[in-house]
Amino acid sequence: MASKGDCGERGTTAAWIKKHQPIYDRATRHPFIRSIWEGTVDFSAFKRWLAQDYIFVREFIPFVASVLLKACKHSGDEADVEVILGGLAALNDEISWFKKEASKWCVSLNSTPQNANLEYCRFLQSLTLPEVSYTVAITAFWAIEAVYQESFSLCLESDSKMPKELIGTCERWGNASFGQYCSSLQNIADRSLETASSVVLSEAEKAFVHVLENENYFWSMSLGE
Ligand SMILES: Cc1ncc(CN)c(N)n1
Repeated sequence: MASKGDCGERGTTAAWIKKHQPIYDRATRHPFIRSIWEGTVDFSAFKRWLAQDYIFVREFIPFVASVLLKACKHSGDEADVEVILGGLAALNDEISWFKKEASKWCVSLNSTPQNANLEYCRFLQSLTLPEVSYTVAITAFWAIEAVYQESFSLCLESDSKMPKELIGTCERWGNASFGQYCSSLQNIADRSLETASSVVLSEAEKAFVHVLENENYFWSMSLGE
C-alpha cells in the first residue's frame, strides 16, 4: 500500500506533510479507509459515515463560501478565485449525490451529529470569521480536500479489493480531476504561504494539523469508536 505523503514535491505544504507525517498518515490511511481498500468494510460503518458526512458537507458550504469571499478580497488572482468558485459549485452536485446515496442505502440524512463531527463543524465555523486570514483559510481548505482525495484514491488503486458497492463513493473523491483540483488548491495555498508573516505561518500550520486530527477522529467516529 503506497503512502503518497510527498505529493506536491516542493513548497511549505509539502514540508508540513513531511514534518507531520505520522498524523498525516493516520488521516489518509485510517483503518476505516484501509477496510474499504482491503474489502472488509463494515457497511454499517459506511452508512454511519454517509449520514455524518452529509451533516459535515452542509457546514462545509458556508466555510468554502467564506474562503471564496476572502479570495475575492485578498488573493488578487482571478484564476485562484475561479478554482475556489468551482469547488463551491461542485458542492451542489455533492449534496445531490449524498441524497441519492442515502436513499440507496436507506440512510436518514436527519441523524444527530456525533461529537467528532460537532467538533469539526465548530472548527470550520471558527475559520469563517473575518479575522481568520485568507492564508489560514485556504490552507485548511486544501488540507480538508486533500485528505479525502488521498484516502479515496488509495481505494481505487489496482491492488484494492474495494467492494463494488462503494465505487461511486471512491471515485467521487479519488478521481483524477478531483486530484487536479486538490493540486490547484495546494499551489494556491503555497503561494499565499510564501509571503505570509511568521505569525500567519504558525496559525496556518496549526490549522493544517487540526484538520488532520479532526479527519482522524471523523473516520474513527465512522467506525463507531
Ligand atoms: C470530513 C470530511 N472531510 C473532507 C471532505 C471533502 N470535502 C468531506 N466531505 N468530509
